[in-house]
Amino acid sequence: MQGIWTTERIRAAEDRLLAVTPDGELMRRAAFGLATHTAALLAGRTSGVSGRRAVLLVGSGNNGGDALWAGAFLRRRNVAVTAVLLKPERAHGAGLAALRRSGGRVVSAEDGPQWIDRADVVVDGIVGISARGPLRPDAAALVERASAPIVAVDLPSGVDPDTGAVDGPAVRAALTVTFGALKPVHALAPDACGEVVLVDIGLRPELGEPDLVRLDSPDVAAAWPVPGPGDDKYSQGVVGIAAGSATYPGAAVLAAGSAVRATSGLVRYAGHAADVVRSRWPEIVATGSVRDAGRVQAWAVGPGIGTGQEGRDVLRHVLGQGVPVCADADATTIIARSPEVLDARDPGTPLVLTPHAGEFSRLMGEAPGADRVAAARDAARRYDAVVLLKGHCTVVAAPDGRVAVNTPRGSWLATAGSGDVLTGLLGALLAAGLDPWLAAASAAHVHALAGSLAAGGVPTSASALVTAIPDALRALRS
Ligand SMILES: NC(=O)C1=CN([C@@H]2O[C@H](COP(=O)(O)OP(=O)(O)OC[C@H]3O[C@@H](n4cnc5c(N)ncnc54)[C@H](O)[C@@H]3O)[C@@H](O)[C@H]2O)[C@@H](O)CC1
Ligand SMILES: Nc1ncnc2c1ncn2[C@@H]1O[C@H](COP(=O)(O)OP(=O)(O)O)[C@@H](O)[C@H]1O
Ligand SMILES: [K+]
Repeated sequence: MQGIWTTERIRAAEDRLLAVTPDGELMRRAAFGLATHTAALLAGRTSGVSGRRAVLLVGSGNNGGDALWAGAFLRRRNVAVTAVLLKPERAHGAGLAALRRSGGRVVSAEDGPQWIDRADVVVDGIVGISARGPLRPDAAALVERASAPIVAVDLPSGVDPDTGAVDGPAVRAALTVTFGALKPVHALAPDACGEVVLVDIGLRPELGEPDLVRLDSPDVAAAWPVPGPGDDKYSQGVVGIAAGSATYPGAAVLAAGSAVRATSGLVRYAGHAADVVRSRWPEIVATGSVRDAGRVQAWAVGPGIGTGQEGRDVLRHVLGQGVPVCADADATTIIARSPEVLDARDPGTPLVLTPHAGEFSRLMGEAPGADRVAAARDAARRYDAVVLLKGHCTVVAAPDGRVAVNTPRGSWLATAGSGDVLTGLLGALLAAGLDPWLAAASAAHVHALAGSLAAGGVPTSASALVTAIPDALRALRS
């Protein structure tokens, strides 16, 4: 599990570490790592380091200091280094002196473009964790000019460090070299960060518990249910799928099929698409109504059930069964419009809500906004439920404050029916008895992995996603 810390926590930890570390030592550790990874990028992209040209975009804070020190280290490998100072009077003094001693060139922002045009790599030391707002126009113009790959120092400038939000011009890096710990931007703005590498500067002992986490494949593999010798189809957890309709059977077929592929427990289906579901998935026990579905250990409810009286009755019924419920799609809309359906929920039974941005707006009366982590946390508290907020990055918040972020592998999951597949995965994990927050984060992880395997670089479909679930689980377990 990877920990992620907000900039407030990072700053506090850095202050504690700085107090017991010789002056300038942390910055030199950071800069040495930055130089090493920048050289590796140069070697990879230009098949060499010596004689290559690096341009440093240097802002007024310590982020610029890191860039200047890294420039001095790159000079040792005979890289031609030019620092473009955005605020010459406020550039980091020791870093500037080190670069000058090493034989680096220092130019003003006005002279920057001619050097940027000939660069093999551009290092973005404009702003780091103290950034506020988008890039200012002078910095934006220089960044815009760069056609060489950009290495972001700590984080891509112009992107909000704590939310990953971009509200104007920002750096789009090929590589981000960060120091001490991952910050939210690294999980929430993958397209702006490019590849992310973490340089150890000795901060970990000062950090404490992370604010957010990101599950690694081994975490998800460890959580995913595996039947033991004593298991049978019931003991692994039976999931009930209440989805689809006679007119729209697709959601039912996708959610139920996804549950079949997720675990080896029994899957029940209840709804108007029973015939279609049975013919597509003969292993499913399908009935017409949730009332005669039989016992389950969790319900996944919502996709395609409609938002009228019948949908409300289905939702109220499953919420009253005393088992965990994953409420998706139409079920989230019903809850938003008729919150009294939640009165049917037995106190203490886990509920997972899986809204996309539009459904979230209905549930909360406002859009998630720039701070999607805070938004998901608020919703989790308000509904006393795990909230999985869909989007390019998926945020999973528990009422107790835990938050997991799933960073996507491309955007191929943005396809019709993809959410129904996620619902099936989540329902199966809830039935198997996983903690609901872990179930939601694990389902999102496997969903994204299946999406990238199904797509393989070209458009895919929700059906292909269901087919790819075993490949994703195999990849996890290998
Ligand atoms: N504190 C430490 O011990 C360490 C800090 N490190 C580096 O220090 C950075 C943080 O340094 P600072 O706190 O000095 O601050 P930053 O370098 O992040 O930036 C602060 C400066 O940028 C300006 N600024 C803010 N928003 C801007 C915007 N949108 N456009 C242009 N300029 C903007 C501010 O006026 C301020 O002068 C980290 O990101 C990391 O790169 C590393 O050297 C590791 C050690
Ligand atoms: N741009 C994107 N990049 C990555 N994943 C995305 C993107 N857009 C949507 N997704 C994911 O695809 C799924 C879409 O679900 P949903 O909105 O419920 O669609 P549907 O109702 O068609 O099934 C969610 O898991 C969401 O996180
Ligand atoms: K930066």
